[in-house]
Amino acid sequence: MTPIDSHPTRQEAEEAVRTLLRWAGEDPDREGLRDTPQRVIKSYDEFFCGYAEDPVDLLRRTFSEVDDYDEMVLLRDIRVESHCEHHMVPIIGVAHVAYLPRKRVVGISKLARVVDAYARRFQIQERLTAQIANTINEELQPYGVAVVIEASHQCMTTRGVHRPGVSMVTSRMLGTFRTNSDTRREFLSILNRPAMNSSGI
Ligand SMILES: Nc1nc2c(ncn2[C@@H]2O[C@H](COP(=O)(O)OP(=O)(O)OP(=O)(O)O)[C@@H](O)[C@H]2O)c(=O)[nH]1
Ligand SMILES: [Zn+2]
Repeated sequence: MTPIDSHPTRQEAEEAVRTLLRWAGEDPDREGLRDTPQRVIKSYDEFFCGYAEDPVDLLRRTFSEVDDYDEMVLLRDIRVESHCEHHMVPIIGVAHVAYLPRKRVVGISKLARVVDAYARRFQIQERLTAQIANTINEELQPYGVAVVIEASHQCMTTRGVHRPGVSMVTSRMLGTFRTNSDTRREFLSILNRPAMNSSGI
C-alpha cells in the first residue's frame, strides 16, 4: 500500500472535516466545534501514522546469541487499534503473533511495532493479518509464523447490522504452523490458556 502522491494540506484536511460537520447538520463555527477540525486532523496523525512507517525496517535488528533456542516465541494479546477502510471507524481487538526462529530472534517489542505499523492504516482485518505474518516471514525467515487477530468492528457494532459483542477472528499460518499440525496445536493450546497478564501488569 503506497501513500497517495498529492498529499492535501492541513488546511484542506481541516476544511474537509468542516464539510462533514455541516453534512451531519452542525454549524462548524459554533464555539464548541471551532477547534474540532484541528483536533480531528491531529487525531488522524496518530491513527494513521502507520503509512509513514516501514515495518520491514522494524525487524532489521536481530539477535543471534540465543544458544540454539529454536522453540516457539509467542507474543499474545497485543492490542490492535485500526480503522475499517469501508466505513473509517475503529476496529479494536487483540493480535497473537508467534514464530519459530531459525537461528535469529528479534526484540519482542518489534512484533508489537509491526502490528501497529500495519494497524495504523485503513484496513480490512484479513489483509492486516496477512501483512503482519508475511512481513515477519520474509524478514526473519523463520521456520514458521502464525498470526491470529480477534477484533470488534464498530461498523458492525454501532451502525449497519448493529451486532454488539460480535468479534471477527482471522488467522494466517505460514511454514511449520501451516504444515505441522502439532506446531499449530501447540500454538492454539497456548492461546486457550488464561493469559498471565490479563490484569494488565
Ligand atoms: N471481510 C471483511 N469485511 C469487513 C471488514 N470490515 C468491514 N467489513 C464489511 O464490509 C462490508 C461492506 O459492505 P457494503 O454493502 O459495501 O457496505 P454497507 O452497506 O455499509 O454494509 P453494512 O455494514 O452491511 O451496512 C460490510 O459487510 C462490513 O461488515 C473486514 O475487515 N473484513
Ligand atoms: Zn466497516
